[in-house]
Amino acid sequence: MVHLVEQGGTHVPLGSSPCESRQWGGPSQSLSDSIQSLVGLRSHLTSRWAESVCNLIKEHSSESLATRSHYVASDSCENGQDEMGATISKLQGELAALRAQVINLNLEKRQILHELLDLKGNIRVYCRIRPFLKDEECYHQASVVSSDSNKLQLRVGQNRTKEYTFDKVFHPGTSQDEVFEEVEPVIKAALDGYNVCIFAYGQTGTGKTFTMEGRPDCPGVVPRAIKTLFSLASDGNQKIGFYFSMLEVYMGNLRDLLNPQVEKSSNSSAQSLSIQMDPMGGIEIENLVAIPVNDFNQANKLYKYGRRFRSTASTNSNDTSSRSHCLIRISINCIDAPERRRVVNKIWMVDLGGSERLLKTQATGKRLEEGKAINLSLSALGDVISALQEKHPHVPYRNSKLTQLLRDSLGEDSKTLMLVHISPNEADLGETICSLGFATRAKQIRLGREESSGARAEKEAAMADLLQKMRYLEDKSQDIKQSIQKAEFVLNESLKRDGRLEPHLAEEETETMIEMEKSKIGNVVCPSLKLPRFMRPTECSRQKYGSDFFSYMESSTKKERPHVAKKKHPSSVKSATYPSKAKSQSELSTSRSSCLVGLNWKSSMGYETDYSNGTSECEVKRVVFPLNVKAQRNYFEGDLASENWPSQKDKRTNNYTSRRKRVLAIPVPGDRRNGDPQVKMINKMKGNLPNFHGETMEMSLNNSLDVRDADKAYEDLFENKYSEPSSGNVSEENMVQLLHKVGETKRSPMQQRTDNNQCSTDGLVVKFNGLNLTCPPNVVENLSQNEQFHEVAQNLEPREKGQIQPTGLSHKMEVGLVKVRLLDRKEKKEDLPQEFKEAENNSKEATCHSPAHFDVANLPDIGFKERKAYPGFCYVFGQTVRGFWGSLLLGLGIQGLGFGDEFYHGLQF
Ligand SMILES: Nc1ncnc2c1ncn2[C@@H]1O[C@H](COP(=O)(O)OP(=O)(O)OP(=O)(O)O)[C@@H](O)[C@H]1O
Repeated sequence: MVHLVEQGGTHVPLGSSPCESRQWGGPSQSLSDSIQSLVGLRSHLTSRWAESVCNLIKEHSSESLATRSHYVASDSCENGQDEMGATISKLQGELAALRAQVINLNLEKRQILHELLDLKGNIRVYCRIRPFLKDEECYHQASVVSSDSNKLQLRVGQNRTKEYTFDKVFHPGTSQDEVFEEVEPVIKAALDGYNVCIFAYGQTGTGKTFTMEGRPDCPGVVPRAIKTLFSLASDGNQKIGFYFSMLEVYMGNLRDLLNPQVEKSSNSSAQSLSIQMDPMGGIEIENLVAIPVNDFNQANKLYKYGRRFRSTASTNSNDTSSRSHCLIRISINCIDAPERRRVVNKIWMVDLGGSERLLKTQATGKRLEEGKAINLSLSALGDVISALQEKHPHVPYRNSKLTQLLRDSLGEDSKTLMLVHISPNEADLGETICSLGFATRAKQIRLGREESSGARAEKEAAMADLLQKMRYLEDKSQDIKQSIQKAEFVLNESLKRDGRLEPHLAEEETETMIEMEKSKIGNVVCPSLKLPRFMRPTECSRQKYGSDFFSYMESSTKKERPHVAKKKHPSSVKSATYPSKAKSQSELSTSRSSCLVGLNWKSSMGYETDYSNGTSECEVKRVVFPLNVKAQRNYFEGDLASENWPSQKDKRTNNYTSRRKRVLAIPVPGDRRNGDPQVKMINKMKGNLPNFHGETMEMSLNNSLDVRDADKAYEDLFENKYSEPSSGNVSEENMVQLLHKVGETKRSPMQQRTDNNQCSTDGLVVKFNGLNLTCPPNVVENLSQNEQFHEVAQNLEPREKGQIQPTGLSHKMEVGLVKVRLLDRKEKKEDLPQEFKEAENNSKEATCHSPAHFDVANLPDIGFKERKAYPGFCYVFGQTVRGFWGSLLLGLGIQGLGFGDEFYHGLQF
């Protein structure tokens, strides 16, 4: 019996085994042939026949289905593409609508925020009460201050209290989070283009620095504000450029904390910061370093860097009292947001110096002067705020540098927040009343009159309403953002499916876009470049002072170097090399051509080489040596004021080591002389000193350092190239301090601190051409590997004994000194005085421990004795001069007696 299955109009015989079916009817064989074969094999029908034919039919049907679908697909290809295109356009439309919604919501939020800030007032005054500190004598005493959310009672007598009202009162237990919650709205206002000023005001020791700076475990307003700025900026669609600057007003002078050595120029007018005002009333600070920052980490690192150079000292009231006003400026530049108040605006965050009653603090000398300067400028600030609030026609901005600086950020069109700090201590009652009086004056003046309780309640209700609206808008905006994310995902998938966006290309494209955006932000012209012409340096000043940051920026954008007149100061130009991480094989040169130190400064360094050679103010060169070349350069090459040190010129870097320049080369530590037993000993002392490869930095000095060394230091420091001093490695901080010191001619933060005898410094004092260089111990140890460094060692001396505290660093400092001197005298070891031998033995013992655990307390004090035994360079020079002088007199006398030159020379040599 034949079973025929009707399939596509053909009768199909069933039968045959699978292998047979494969044999007959491969994919290429037509169905009819297969059927004929099967029918022809009817006689061989087996029980498996039906199964085989079923298989064949299945195979055929799937094949035909695929073919059919292929044809169908190709037929409808065009239609499908159209459909996909329509879907994509629909998705794109939806996405655009969602984005528009977010923009609208942002505008609404902004509006509400402004209303809120208006209700709160342009000047907001908060009061923070410091808790009792554990080490305070009055720790267990009752506080004289009590508070609720915006009122504060001060116990001024047995049964007398005084009441103050502020926008907010933070009780002693308030956390940094809670404080920042109240600060946050003004940060948001800054993103909307308002100039913002946040002050921490109060008596010394009441917690201003704690509020602004905080501690690592509880960061203060500044780091939080920076973080908020970046997170808000990343939420928006605009491209915003941020520039970070930090300065202090110390005794009425401005000091750039990101470029602290500039002030030390002898020609201070050349590099000092000067306040300029444009016709629109905008304030800019000429020569102030402004570093573009792209994220929180960069800004925070800069902040940490700048903090180190603040002038602080120990006073009766505070162990780490700020002796200046510290100002952090973040300039915000947004070119594509017309709804912003300004294209360029700024936030000032100011940690004011503590007001102090000089009679009470019993400050004398420098501390007294600092206290007076702080009080004067605080009072000037108070006058300005009063005048502004009373709408006086004349506002006395010019009475202090502080108010001149903040001029454009204190007016009506800006937001000001004052955090007044007070102490709970009864002993500080007088100062507390003064501080509260200052704050209340500002606040009452703003209001014009005391608010009635009804009006206040009304205002609070309105504010609560606005806050609720704001929260609703925030939630809505979050929802829409999520929808946007989903829509973007679907759109991308559709684009990929449609072949318009390949998956891997999609990612690359996104990355490229991000890079492009970043570069756009990086290229945003610095706010300062928008200065009117009259504020920019003249050609004459450029020639006189070298290129400044404006010209640098211009030149870097135009890809050309500014013309700079070459000035020569052969007697005062000095250079230093220090190890650096970068491994470029080319000579890189930087110069004091900019005060705007870009994070991407490397890219602009290439065309500064010649200029660096020509500039006279200060030069910084980064020279890259291959290791073998560096090994030859392991020397200390210096040219003291009147003594010519043997100069080693590197042939490969001839253009860098100018003969005219005197070079202080801090040798690259490492394994170059590991074979030397002395070095082995020193290396043991040093522990795991990092081996610096790559480049060294030559720093030509003419009274000041290049701003780039701050930049370089910044880069090195923040790349965590070096470990902390406690680990015994060369710390970047120390290196920076050394560099900082090299250019120092006047006061330095370190010196300020050491003015107070309670503080000590770390490192050695190197007398160098009249400069006192503080050389960190590790650096000294590294220097001691140098063949010629032993000569310098004679000019090293510890600080007076009273100033050296028994800290690890101080100990190491002495160890370094001992080592250096021992190296110096190695050949004549047997001639060493007994205490030297003892010192060496002790030092050797010390090398067994890690540098952080040196116990060198037993080292003999070899301070000034050895200097007698091993005279210093000046002494040698003096002896030489005397010798020459004697010879000259002798020669003259001999000539007078009628002998010739030959006789004279014969006597001399
Ligand atoms: N809210 C607080 N909680 C805990 N400790 C605090 C608080 N406020 C201040 N302190 C501590 O009080 C001490 C003095 O604070 P801080 O140095 O911030 O005062 P200051 O007002 O900045 O002083 P100065 O004006 O002299 O610089 C610090 O040890 C600080 O940690």
